[in-house]
This record gives sequence, structure tokens and C-alpha cells, in this order.
Amino acid sequence: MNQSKEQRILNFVLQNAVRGDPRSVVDTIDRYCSQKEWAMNVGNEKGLILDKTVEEASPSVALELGSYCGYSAVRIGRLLKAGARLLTVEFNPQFAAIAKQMIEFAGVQDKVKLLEGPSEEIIPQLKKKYEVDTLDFVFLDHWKDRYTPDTILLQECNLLRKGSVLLADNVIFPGAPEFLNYVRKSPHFQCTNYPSHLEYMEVEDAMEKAVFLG
Ligand SMILES: Cc1ncccc1-c1cc(O)c2nc[nH]c(=O)c2c1
Ligand SMILES: [Mg+2]
Repeated sequence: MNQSKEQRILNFVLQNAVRGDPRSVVDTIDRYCSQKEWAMNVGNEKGLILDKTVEEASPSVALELGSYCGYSAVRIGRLLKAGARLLTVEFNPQFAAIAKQMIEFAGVQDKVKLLEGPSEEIIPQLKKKYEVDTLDFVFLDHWKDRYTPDTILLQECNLLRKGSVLLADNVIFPGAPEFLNYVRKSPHFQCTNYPSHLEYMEVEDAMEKAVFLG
């Protein structure tokens, strides 16, 4: 049975990155996906926007929707302060298995916990099952059609507090026009757009930051 692209990415990391060094894992994935096989990691250009937003938010509890191979979970995990944690949600079992191994190889497994399942099932479990009070930072990078319903669900579950930062990938390509419309029209969010490019390509893309105002 021939390997999946995601397994090839993991293998390349296991053979070429430095165990326990998140930066080398991120750089090695970027090298593979820009030179060998394109894959939907947030990449280094948008990754820098992610880094700056995470550093500014300095979250104690962060949520990622869409782990894929674990690239952004490692990228976020490496920036978390002592005692802070990231919960990353992936519904595809094959991707979840790869991401778990990527997180462990990078050495961020004490800060990053992968939750396997659909976001609409996991979000309502965060308070009781995963002992979350409120979320300081949320990275939306799963499926564009879930961005708006999951943002509404986060509010309904009282998981956002004044100042919670949402950051959404791909708002231009593949595009999340309904989400942009929702957060930009809502009196409960203060939005900022960060123009960029699709990972490893010269195609226009952007990230949207939406700060919850309570
Ligand atoms: C897969 C793909 N093909 C062509 C162009 C863009 C994409 C693409 C890029 C991403 O960054 C994605 N992030 C999260 N979820 C996605 O589905 C996704 C899809
Ligand atoms: Mg993306």
C-alpha cells in the first residue's frame, strides 16, 4: 500500500529534522512542501503573521481547529509560555495520527494536546471534558464552511471572553467570504485583515484577526 503524502512529509521530518527542536521541524516541513510536494500547512509567510498574533495574545489556553500534519500546532506550541497549553482539533484520523507524531518529535507534546473528532462535537466538550474556562486564542484553519458556525458555537458555549483573539487562515483562498461578512458586520468583533499569499505559492491569500469585544 503506497504511502500518503502526509506520511511522506512526516518521514522526511523524522529523517531530516532535529528531534526536540520545533524550529527545525517547521523549517523541514516548509523545505519539503516548497521543493517536493505542496501541502496545506500555513507555511512560513502566513506563519510569521501567526507567530506575531500568538506572541501578542500570549495565550494561557489556545485552540486550533484543523491540525493537518501538526505544522501550526508545533509553530504555536513553541511560542507558549510555561504552563500554557494548546488544544488542536483534527477530524481526519489519518491526519490526526501524523500530527500526533509530529508534535511528539518536535518535543511540544507537554503543551499541545490533539483532540480527534469533528469541531462541532469537541467545542461543546471543552469546558467540562477538557477543563477549559475561556479561550485566549483560536486559530481557524479547518474547513471554510465551518468557520462561521464554529465561531457562533464558541460564543454559545461561553468559551470567548473580552479580548479573545480569533485568527482565520485562507480568508481569500480558498476563501471564507461568509465568515468575513459575519465577523466584520458583528458588533462583538474588532477585525483586522493581513494580506499574504497561499502557502508555497504566489497566489493571493490573507488572514483575518477578529478580537472578541464581549
Ligand atoms: C487544499 C487547497 N488546495 C488549493 C488551494 C488551497 C488549499 C487549502 C489551503 C489551506 O491553507 C487550507 N487550510 C485549511 N483547510 C483547507 O481545506 C485548506 C485548503
Ligand atoms: Mg490553511
